[in-house]
Amino acid sequence: MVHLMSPSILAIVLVVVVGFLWSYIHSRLTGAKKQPPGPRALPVIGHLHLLGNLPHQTLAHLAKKYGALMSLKLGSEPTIVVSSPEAAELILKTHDAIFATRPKLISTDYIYYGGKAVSFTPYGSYWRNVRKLCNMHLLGASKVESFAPIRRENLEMLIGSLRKSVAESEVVDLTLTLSQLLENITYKMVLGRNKDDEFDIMRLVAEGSVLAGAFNISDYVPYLRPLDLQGLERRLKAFSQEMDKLLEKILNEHDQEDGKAETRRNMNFIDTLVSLMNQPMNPNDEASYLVDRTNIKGMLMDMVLGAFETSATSVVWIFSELLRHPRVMKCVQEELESVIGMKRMVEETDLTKLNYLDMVIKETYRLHPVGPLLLPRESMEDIEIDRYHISKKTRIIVNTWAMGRDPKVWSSNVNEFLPERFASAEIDLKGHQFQLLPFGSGQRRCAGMQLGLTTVRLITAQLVHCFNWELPYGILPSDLDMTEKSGLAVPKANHLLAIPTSYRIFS
Ligand code: HEM
Repeated sequence: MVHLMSPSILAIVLVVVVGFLWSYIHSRLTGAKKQPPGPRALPVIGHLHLLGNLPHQTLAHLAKKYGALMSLKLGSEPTIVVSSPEAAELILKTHDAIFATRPKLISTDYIYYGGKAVSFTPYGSYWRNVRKLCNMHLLGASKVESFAPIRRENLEMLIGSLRKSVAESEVVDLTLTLSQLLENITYKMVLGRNKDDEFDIMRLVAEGSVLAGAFNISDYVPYLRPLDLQGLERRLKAFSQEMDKLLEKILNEHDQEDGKAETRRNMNFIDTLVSLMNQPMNPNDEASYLVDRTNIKGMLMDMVLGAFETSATSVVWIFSELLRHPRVMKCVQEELESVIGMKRMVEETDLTKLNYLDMVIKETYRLHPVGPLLLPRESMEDIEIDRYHISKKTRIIVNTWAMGRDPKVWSSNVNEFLPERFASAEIDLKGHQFQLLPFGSGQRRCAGMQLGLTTVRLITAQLVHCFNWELPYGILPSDLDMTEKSGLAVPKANHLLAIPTSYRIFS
């Protein structure tokens, strides 16, 4: 037979046979290194076409078939999706040190000054220093407390305007109202300004949120980057130039204030960071970095984008569930009546006593985590997890949305909104129990949890304490639309409308 073949055909046959044998022997030799199961990938795009508009939902659906550790290829990026508390514990706790970095994304260069902030900065000594600086100077308990007057003042204004709505039987767009409230609080706290000052911060931050949350195909199929098919890089460039100009202007004003900021009683984030300029981020670390203008700007971006949308989205989901469940709304009001009474407003020092409200917030985060896939991580070494091999530089997506809706974790009433399920369970929000991870877990857990939770608890408590609420236009609680929309945080798709029917405090 062989002598009948031409040399070129013989060469092709040899290549095919050797290739086949090589892949057979390789797969036998690496049999112990099997990958987690996953669907068959398409050339070039891998599984990108499967993700859809709400990837957390699609991935939860796929995990039912392929399991709690599922392999995907997103473009050219090998990815593992984690969908059970047990698997999440292995990644975020047992092997946290291996999975503590973030993948490099194009938006990081433009929004976070090339990884000079915290959230998308690769793991390493710079990240440890900058995170420590945030914990010590910006997001620690005493700093959170120092912003209480800003929260109080803005909430008082909102309550005043809602009392007018009661008098006029007006329908309130709660999504818009809460987002404006959180904008005002965030700008004052981070930048020390009101949003109606000379700068158009609101529009810029809204664009930054969209761009930070956008899914950029060039991150997954890098050779498409020069084409910029979605026009995102063009928008990122324009955003970063405009934002930088604005931050420079604010920083220059601080330079001209000549130390006055340091004497202010409640220094906002920009005052605090400028007062640390040229000092070591962490004096106790040998590899300490000096605070400079670029990392100040990066951190300010992290604080603005981290604080505003997450908190506003959280309160909208909590309120939506309360309006859908009048029984639960009544229980929260009864708790407020018994702990605080009806002669004064809720204060921040009351918040730790509101156990039922805490259960309502946990139950809302179980069903509506605002970061359903946390922020992506990446493996820094090859590792075996649960008999599967995960190679270095694999992306890790933790699907907390899937875990929150898994009947194996929460029993058959998983789809019911039932805050009482937390009455006997020792589950906190700090990422110690892996079935509930709204703020993530491990070293990359949310840096602003205390600030975020204080704000979310206070706003919810005050609005429920001060007013009775109803849905407008005869909408039945069970008919309230709860569709999600994608974004940096995952908000409710349609604005939440409600009527404050009466003011409840008698002063
Ligand atoms: C209630 C509101 C909030 C929620 C639900 C939330 C949620 C999250 C989540 C899920 C992560 C990813 C954690 C992980 O990958 O394991 C995260 C990270 C982060 N959050 Fe928050 N967040 C909130 C408020 C805030 C606030 C108020 C700030 C700051 C002002 C903030 C700053 C950050 C930062 C800097 C990171 C990155 C941490 C790192 O990579 O080291 N967050 N947040």
